[in-house]
Amino acid sequence: MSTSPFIAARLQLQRTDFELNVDLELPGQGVTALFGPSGCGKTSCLRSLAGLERALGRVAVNEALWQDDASGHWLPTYQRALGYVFQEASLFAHLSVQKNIDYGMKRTPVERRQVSKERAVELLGIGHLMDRMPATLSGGERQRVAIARALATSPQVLLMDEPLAALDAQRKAEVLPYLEQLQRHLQIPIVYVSHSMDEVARLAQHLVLLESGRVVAQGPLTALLSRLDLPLTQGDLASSVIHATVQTHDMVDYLSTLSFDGGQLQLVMARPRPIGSQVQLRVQARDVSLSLTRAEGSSILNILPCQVLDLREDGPGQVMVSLQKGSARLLARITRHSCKALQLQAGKQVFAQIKGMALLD
Ligand SMILES: Nc1ncnc2c1ncn2[C@@H]1O[C@H](COP(=O)(O)OP(=O)(O)OP(=O)(O)O)[C@@H](O)[C@H]1O
Repeated sequence: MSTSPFIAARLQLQRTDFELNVDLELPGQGVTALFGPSGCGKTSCLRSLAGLERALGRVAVNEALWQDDASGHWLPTYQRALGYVFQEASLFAHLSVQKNIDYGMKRTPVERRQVSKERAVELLGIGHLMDRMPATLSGGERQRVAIARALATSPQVLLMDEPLAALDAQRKAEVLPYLEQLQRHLQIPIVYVSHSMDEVARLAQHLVLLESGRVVAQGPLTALLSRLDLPLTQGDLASSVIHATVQTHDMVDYLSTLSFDGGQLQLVMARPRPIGSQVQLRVQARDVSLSLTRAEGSSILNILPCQVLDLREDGPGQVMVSLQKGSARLLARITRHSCKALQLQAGKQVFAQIKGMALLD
């Protein structure tokens, strides 16, 4: 990382059948996702950062040293300026929403308060719930209150452990826009545990990929999604993510034009988004085919001139190709036969034909 990391953590945690051994360098803005298969150590890592788990090592956040075992320094969780959101909202059942949030605020000395209660309530859209008791809230509402309570402590960093995991699809869809709001409007970095790539693609800009308690790779999400040496970019489900802005709508054909750093895309949107809104598009590698000349008279809406960055065998008879278009990255999974016929190699100019893409929402 070129600038010094906002969070620098070396953590080692030994359990009978599992060892966490990670070296993390996380940025001071946006959402960093801790991602990997079940049991790889995401929660252990987050809990260790928070001091909820007694890992050995060093944790520095911004100017503050939270832990340094070499010099015998250890701050308990309540002295670390963090907000923690668990899978299941852990609200005080005997206190109203208002009092739950006040409790969060009171933990923070006045001179350290940066997020007002009003701001936390507004960002999570819970103004109308303030007098309600937790037992009367839906799962999604409870989780929004838990996030507001964590925010109201004015943390240096917000740690979230699969905050949507306990919610059904409808509740997830209800809470996700609030998480996006936080990401857009808050200066506070968020470390977010998830094993859902759709969630990660929608929310995160930075990714830490974990496997068996180790960091396999960490860096900007788009860059990692095009690295063909990582498990993320292998197999039938590999996909890339493009961040785009809605430019225009054609209300006759429901066709929206989206711009991204590298060009424009067209997408049929049954429910058009406001002009100027930011969207994330997921493009599956198997939905991208390649040609050396631009196909004429094709039914495919999106054909982008791209440069081949890298290619790698991906299962019997298949090749994964990573492509660059501006700062965006695309993956194409094609047959080895086609790869040879097109004489693909790094640096070659090709046309990527995108047969389908999904709006992440
Ligand atoms: N309190 C504990 N005591 C002993 N072993 C534990 C404890 N908590 C977790 N483990 C083990 O440590 C390993 C890492 O668990 P962890 O919960 O950090 O993984 P994870 O990536 O968050 O998994 P998931 O996605 O399933 O939540 C697993 O092998 C798990 O069984």
